Amino acid sequence: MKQELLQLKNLRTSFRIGDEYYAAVDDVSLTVNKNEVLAVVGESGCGKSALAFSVMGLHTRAKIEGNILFKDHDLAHASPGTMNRLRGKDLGMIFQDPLTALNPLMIIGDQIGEVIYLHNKTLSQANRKKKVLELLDKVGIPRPEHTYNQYPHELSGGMRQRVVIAIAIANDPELLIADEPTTALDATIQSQILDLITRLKKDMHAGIILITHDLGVVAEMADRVAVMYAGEIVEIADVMTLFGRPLHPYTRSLLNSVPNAEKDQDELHVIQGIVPSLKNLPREGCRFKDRIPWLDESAHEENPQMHEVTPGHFVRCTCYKHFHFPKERKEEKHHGIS
Ligand SMILES: Nc1ncnc2c1ncn2[C@@H]1O[C@H](COP(=O)(O)OP(=O)(O)OP(=O)(O)O)[C@@H](O)[C@H]1O
Repeated sequence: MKQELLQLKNLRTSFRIGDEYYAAVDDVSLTVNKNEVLAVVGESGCGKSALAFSVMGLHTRAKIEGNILFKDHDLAHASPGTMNRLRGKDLGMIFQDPLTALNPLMIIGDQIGEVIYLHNKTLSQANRKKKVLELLDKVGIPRPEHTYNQYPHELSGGMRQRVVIAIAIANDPELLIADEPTTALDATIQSQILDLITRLKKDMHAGIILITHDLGVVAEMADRVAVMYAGEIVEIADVMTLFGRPLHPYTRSLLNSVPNAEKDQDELHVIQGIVPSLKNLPREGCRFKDRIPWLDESAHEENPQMHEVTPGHFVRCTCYKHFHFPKERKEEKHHGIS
């Protein structure tokens, strides 16, 4: 049975540029269940990190609207004190770049120990050290006693990321956010770190939000996938459905499938353009419209909604109906539809 852990309701995170606020995360609603990995995918600049930082309460100057419901709290409106209590305890985060996530002047043992101490001041120093060594062992550090006394610069990138993971899981968080956890690592180390996160998911029964632009990682690790474009979720489904039957033209282009638009079946091979800058994001109608200019205006909804196509599979805007898989197209021809 699915147990809801986190619920985002109409989340809008806006940054001030000049005199105005611009939403980087716009009206996002989704849930994360216990024991599941929800992958959030999308091109650079689509708002993935802004979403993660909103949940963690790490934006200092952004305007946050809507609700981020976690346990008995609404993190969108929680006080700094509440967020400090939750972060590092119930909420853990693995950052993109392990070097900047660690304090260069502190030995590894003290950095992990500090996080444990902040949320458990009664634990004796000896027991705290024991716990740090156990954590280092758990994340696959070969000589925990030795690494305990090392500084971050003395470790390889993969080892540093293991330390960052040890910090994130030190207090058994219920929700773990991994923001591009392997981007800064080379390929072999990447797969080791992903294996580690998968193992932790099984051990900890936590809910995990995995932010990535790597669809191979998504296929390997995610239970469900949310696809973001220009601040909005454009499609959400379980991983098998999303890979087997992607519907939104953006998802399909990400997956590099070869959809057939009714008018010009070649153009979606390469989606033209890039995600617009925050200030220049389209705010009305289908935000993906400009990147499929050959599709008639009438294909889009004026005010695009999320449609539940099959249970749990949601897609934004009706424009998805104009793209067909080759097999469907053949069948449609057969039935005289197209
Ligand atoms: N503090 C900020 N002030 C102003 N604009 C910001 C701020 N943080 C992010 N943005 C803008 O918000 C948009 C979304 O950024 P975000 O970092 O969430 O994207 P992303 O999908 O995580 O990209 P990447 O994969 O490159 O990390 C971008 O246009 C970015 O420039």
